[in-house]
Amino acid sequence: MSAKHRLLIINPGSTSTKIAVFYDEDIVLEKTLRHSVEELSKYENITDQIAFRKDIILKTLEENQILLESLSAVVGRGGLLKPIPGGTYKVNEKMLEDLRSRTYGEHASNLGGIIAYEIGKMIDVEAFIVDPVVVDELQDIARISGLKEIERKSIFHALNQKAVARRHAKLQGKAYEDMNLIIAHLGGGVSVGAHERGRVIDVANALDGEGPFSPERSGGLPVGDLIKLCYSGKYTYEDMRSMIVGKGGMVSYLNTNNAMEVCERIKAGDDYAKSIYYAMAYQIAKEIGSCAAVLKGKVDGILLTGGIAHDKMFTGWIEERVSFISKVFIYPGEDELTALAEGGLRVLRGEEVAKEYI
Ligand SMILES: Nc1ncnc2c1ncn2[C@@H]1O[C@H](COP(=O)(O)OP(=O)(O)O)[C@@H](O)[C@H]1O
Ligand SMILES: CCCC(=O)OP(=O)(O)O
Repeated sequence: MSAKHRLLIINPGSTSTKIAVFYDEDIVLEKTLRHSVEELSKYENITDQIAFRKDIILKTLEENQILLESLSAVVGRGGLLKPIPGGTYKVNEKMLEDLRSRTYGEHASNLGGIIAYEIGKMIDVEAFIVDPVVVDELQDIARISGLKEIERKSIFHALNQKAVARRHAKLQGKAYEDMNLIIAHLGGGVSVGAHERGRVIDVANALDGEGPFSPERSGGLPVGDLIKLCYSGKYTYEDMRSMIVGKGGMVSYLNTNNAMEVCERIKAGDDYAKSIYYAMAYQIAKEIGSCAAVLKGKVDGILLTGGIAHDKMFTGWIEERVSFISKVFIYPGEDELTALAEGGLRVLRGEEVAKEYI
């Protein structure tokens, strides 16, 4: 196939590594490589997973007869950096330093920039990230936490929420910038964003103990009890962090981050699994309600997306609690691979200048 630009796209999530190869706009390879809790628990830090995830990407390309040398650029999902505006960024030394040193925290998406850079370097092509998880469009009032020492931060599935919002707006024959939407991304992490005319003016930090619990995160917890656990002498700082992200949520109650497995257990009559899974839907619905208040009730649609949005029982549980606010639309899975490819193509075609991370 003749194509002007050939892109390798890398999207590391908390429970999977998704990759794709695009020849211009056409996707010629798409794979979701899932990682179990046991597989990932071997690694103390997320950056320790670089070689493991890079090797399976290279092996997958080889198995599918994609020659590395044929690629024009590598695009990775952007991770925890300083708060920045959306867009496509070149992976530079400063970005690599912040990702590798975990200055702004740890999340699987940090690996996107690092692995894209390392593979790009093997064949001497550029690496980019697009709309990282730290895209910050919060309105000022949303930054106030309730304690002077702590400021709320915008950390969420920015790439997919924005991509799904644009797709939905187009289907409705409107511009994203003319709509108010509530978008819940239901993945390994869960984020619920209040989108006001193209800006995410409030969102529960999906990575730091805010909002609903998720397959592998605790979400917001009763802080008094949390402080007691911290000072109980039983846990290290790292233990406590991993209870919030990695070993919280479904993993804590059911020892799995896999919602499909939970569905199987429920079908087999496991009522305890059902009560936890139902509680997750309940908390997500509650968060959607709070976003409706942020938008003063002017909501043009509630969009459910991410892996768990494939599960009709789960989305039905949410819908029965929030449909009084606005119509619910389901976009199962995510558009992140396409959104990353589009961000890379805009730069390669000279339609946009890659931003420099400083
Ligand atoms: N058909 C499905 N039914 C229920 N859950 C699903 C389905 N497909 C994926 N999931 C669940 O979605 C979650 C992962 O979502 P995904 O958006 O791929 O997350 P991430 O990128 O955070 O790893 C996992 O718990 C997975 O089991
Ligand atoms: C850091 C917010 C994005 C996020 O939680 O992604 P995953 O669900 O892929 O872990």
